[in-house]
Amino acid sequence: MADLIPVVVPPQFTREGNTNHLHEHKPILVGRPYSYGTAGFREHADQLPFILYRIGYLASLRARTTGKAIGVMITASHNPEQDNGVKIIDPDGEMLAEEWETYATELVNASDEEFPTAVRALETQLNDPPLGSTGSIVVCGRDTRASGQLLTQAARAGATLFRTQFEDRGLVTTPQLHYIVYVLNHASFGPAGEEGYYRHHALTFKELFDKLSKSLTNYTPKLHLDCANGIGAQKMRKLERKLPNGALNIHFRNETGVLNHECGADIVKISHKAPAGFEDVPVNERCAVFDGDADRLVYFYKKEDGQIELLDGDKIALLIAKFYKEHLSSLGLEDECTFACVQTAYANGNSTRYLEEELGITPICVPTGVKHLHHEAAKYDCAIYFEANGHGTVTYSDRFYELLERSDSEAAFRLRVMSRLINKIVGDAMADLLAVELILRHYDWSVQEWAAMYEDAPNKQIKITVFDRAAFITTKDEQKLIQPGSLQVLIDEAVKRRGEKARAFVRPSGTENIVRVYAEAASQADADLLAAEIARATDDYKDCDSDS
Ligand SMILES: CC(=O)N[C@H]1[C@@H](OP(=O)(O)O)O[C@H](CO)[C@@H](O)[C@@H]1O
Ligand SMILES: [Mg+2]
Repeated sequence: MADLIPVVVPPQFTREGNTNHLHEHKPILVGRPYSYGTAGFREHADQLPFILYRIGYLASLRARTTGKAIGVMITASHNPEQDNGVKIIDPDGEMLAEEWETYATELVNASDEEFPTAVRALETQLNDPPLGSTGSIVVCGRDTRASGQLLTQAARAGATLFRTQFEDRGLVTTPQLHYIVYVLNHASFGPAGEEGYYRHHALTFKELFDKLSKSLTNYTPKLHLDCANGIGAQKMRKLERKLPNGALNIHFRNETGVLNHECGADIVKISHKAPAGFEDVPVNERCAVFDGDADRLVYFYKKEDGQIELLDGDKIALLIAKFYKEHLSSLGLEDECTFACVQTAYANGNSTRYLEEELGITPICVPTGVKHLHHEAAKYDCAIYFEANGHGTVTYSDRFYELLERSDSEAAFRLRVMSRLINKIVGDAMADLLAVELILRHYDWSVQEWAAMYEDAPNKQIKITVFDRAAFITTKDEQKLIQPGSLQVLIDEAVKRRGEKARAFVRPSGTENIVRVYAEAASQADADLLAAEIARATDDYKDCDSDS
């Protein structure tokens, strides 16, 4: 049927006529390759209108082939305001299936002339999926970037090319759109829509909150929250209004300024500095930080010496892991229930050691990027996965839930409610924050007591812009370069010179044309020096290209 409808692209969404949200004409030449990376397409917003049209179409094709709701999220997360991006969310709320990433890359790289033929070829390859089945719908959401509205129009135009239903959900956090897509496809899971999201999280929070002791000595409900001047500000305020009185006392900061400017989880994690706007926050008070689309969360507090103590994704993972592990042990489910903690190469060495030595959990290391973590986690009855940068969650199987339902103990109740509270579909800063706060309350811990679980190995990260990141190839665990081999030799030598506690690696980013240098050592000064030394060596390779 689709072949009866001509593929006519509105001129402003072609490469030739590509026009940005300020009505400026920004033609896009053929030749520069685009690729669907770990976070979809991420570019300067000027380049995205033609991409959004094509991705809108691809999402509609995915909706037609699955007969389900598919999400299109328009965001560039922690990147600057002038950037934007798009990723497709699959029916289970997960990242797009891998073969579809290839279709996305091919469609976007086609010239204007090739595009209609590419569309026809894809339709044929996928056996001409029916038009207009009831379940197939594209739902679109966006963060607060100024370019988001025009990009939504482009996605709508593409999605409705063959008359697939399209729904604009407006401003949402990335995890909220994942939740909305999941619930549309799994009606029994919980209440639908954004309001449903708040209801589900607030009610679940209250269930556990009501059972926890209110006579606390160390935990305090006061919390300063850096919203990265992003979508998390308005959404967390809405959620907070629905929480029980006195449960949390959030002091909102960085709500309406320039998105991600000198604030947000990425900057705090990489720079180890408090965000702008926190100058008047007293030392030792608990502070939490979202990123621009509220799918990452880290904590910190200011110390007397002017530094901050950072509690990153690893510390959040270990707090949650401790809670789960202790509950599973007390229920005698340790053998029956498979349980894991999944990390990446960026996990702090001391967090990995603590997992193994103190909690008795064997850590699993997978390549960077949520889809790798999520896929690994899904192999267990229950798994906690977190990237050091603060993106993560807990996944669990139906069997896990059934095992817990067999017991009417308090411990089983707590684990069941905690598991429903955390967004099992994707890392979610708002849901993770609620989970962390309840666990701290459960242990009656101050942020200092949480930080004291283990001391981070001093570490340093540096980004280096390169000509072609594909020239850098690593082993599967991403901790060694296979290519350029001579650079790996230099890294090995540098690490050896810094002593036993040193660890370092260079890895190409999957989202930007950069490589990242990561180093750990016995002292901060050593970690800084090691990273700088490796960065200098890497710099000599920055013009390499993947064909040479
Ligand atoms: C070291 C680091 O933080 N890498 C981030 C970053 O990936 P890169 O492939 O390193 O650019 O963006 C990804 C998507 O947001 C995120 O999943 C990942 O953890
Ligand atoms: Mg993000």
